[in-house]
Amino acid sequence: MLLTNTGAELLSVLRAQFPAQPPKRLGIAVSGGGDSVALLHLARRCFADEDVELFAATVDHGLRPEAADEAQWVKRLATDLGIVHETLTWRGWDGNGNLQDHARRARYELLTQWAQRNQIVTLALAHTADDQAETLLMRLCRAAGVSGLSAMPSRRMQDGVVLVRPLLSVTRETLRNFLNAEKLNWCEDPSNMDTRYERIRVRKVLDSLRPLGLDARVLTEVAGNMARAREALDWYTFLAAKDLALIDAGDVLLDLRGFRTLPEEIARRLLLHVVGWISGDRYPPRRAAVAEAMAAIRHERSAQLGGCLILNQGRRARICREYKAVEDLQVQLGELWDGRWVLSGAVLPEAEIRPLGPQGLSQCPNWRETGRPHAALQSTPAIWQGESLIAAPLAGESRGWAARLKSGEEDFYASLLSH
Ligand SMILES: Nc1ncnc2c1ncn2[C@@H]1O[C@H](COP(=O)(O)OP(=O)(O)OP(=O)(O)O)[C@@H](O)[C@H]1O
Repeated sequence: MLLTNTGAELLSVLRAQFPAQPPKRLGIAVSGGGDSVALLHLARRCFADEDVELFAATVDHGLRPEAADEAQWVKRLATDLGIVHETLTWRGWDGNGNLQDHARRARYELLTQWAQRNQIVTLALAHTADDQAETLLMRLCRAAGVSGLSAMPSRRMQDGVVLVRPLLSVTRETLRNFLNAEKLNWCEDPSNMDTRYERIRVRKVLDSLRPLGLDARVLTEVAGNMARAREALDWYTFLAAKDLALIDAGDVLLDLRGFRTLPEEIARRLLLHVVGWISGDRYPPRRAAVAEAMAAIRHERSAQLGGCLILNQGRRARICREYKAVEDLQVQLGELWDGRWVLSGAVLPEAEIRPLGPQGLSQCPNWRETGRPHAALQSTPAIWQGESLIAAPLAGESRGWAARLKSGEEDFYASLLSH
């Protein structure tokens, strides 16, 4: 339901997004723009009579000359409202890659670290129905599938902090009406007019689509429908995983006959999950690469995908880490290797964890007894002292050492349902 106006209605929408027992310490991410300034005022009124302490933070990315003044402005506003405020500065741009993407990631990192430092378990962001609609249109431009077109969640965890978006059903216009009616100020970000940004161009297109009836409300509903469809697909992918996948020393074994009878979309999702679980990569491989790997599996060929190898083993495919992807990975004893392996054994001076590789494997005479192929064993963790191999616990040379997965095997299945 979208609201047309009035602070009272907005307050009840906001309150409904929190449990009867709201968090005792609630963080609010305030950029200084209309949406998050409205959230700050609304949150203060909403929890005025409850045992909730509010905190606010602004990230100054140092990318616009006005940014520092805006952060100062938010600090004054928060202080006037009796809310503790902190400005978090980011100066990490090295000129490489996509600036917007880097800035966004840095912002989330700074905000969650700030929350953790202040024992804030819940952090509110002021995304609106318009953000939802714009995101959906931008994803359409990239030919996204069901997951890409799904609504952004109203809550999710990041680094131990619950991020909530309590205004996702409210339009930007409603929030502006509220601010104007209450004579409340905010900072107008000049980049909101800059058509070099895709989001701003999409915003303009949305204005011209409105006469067709395609507005933020309708697009938010579509995004909600997609989120429900994604949930159903995740569930059937989970069932397929339970049925067809086994974990073997960190590799995944897929029953190929069953895999080939799966609907294409479920099979694709299962494969992406396997690869993501092994590689730890949050971003899926390119669509074309996935299609190639799917075709290889169908035609009983081996393939490579997203830092993993897909080895055809007759009735089964074994999916394991690709040696090339971990070749240069070295960590100290006691540290996590490849984001997933914990090795335990004797304390040794100047020893480190590196992949076993072809040289190490040639020093493991019993490797065949593991039942695992040469290519899979090369990418397993081993203990090295300089060029001397001390132990290779997954290749039949444990020598007092053990290797286990940080999250355990059950995580492979459980994480399919944890969107
Ligand atoms: N500089 C900032 N400082 C503090 N909070 C911010 C800042 N920029 C954005 N936010 C918070 O994030 C919300 C969404 O803003 P915006 O859409 O620009 O962020 P985003 O991170 O790009 O969103 P998404 O998660 O959809 O990519 C804002 O309403 C505000 O709560």
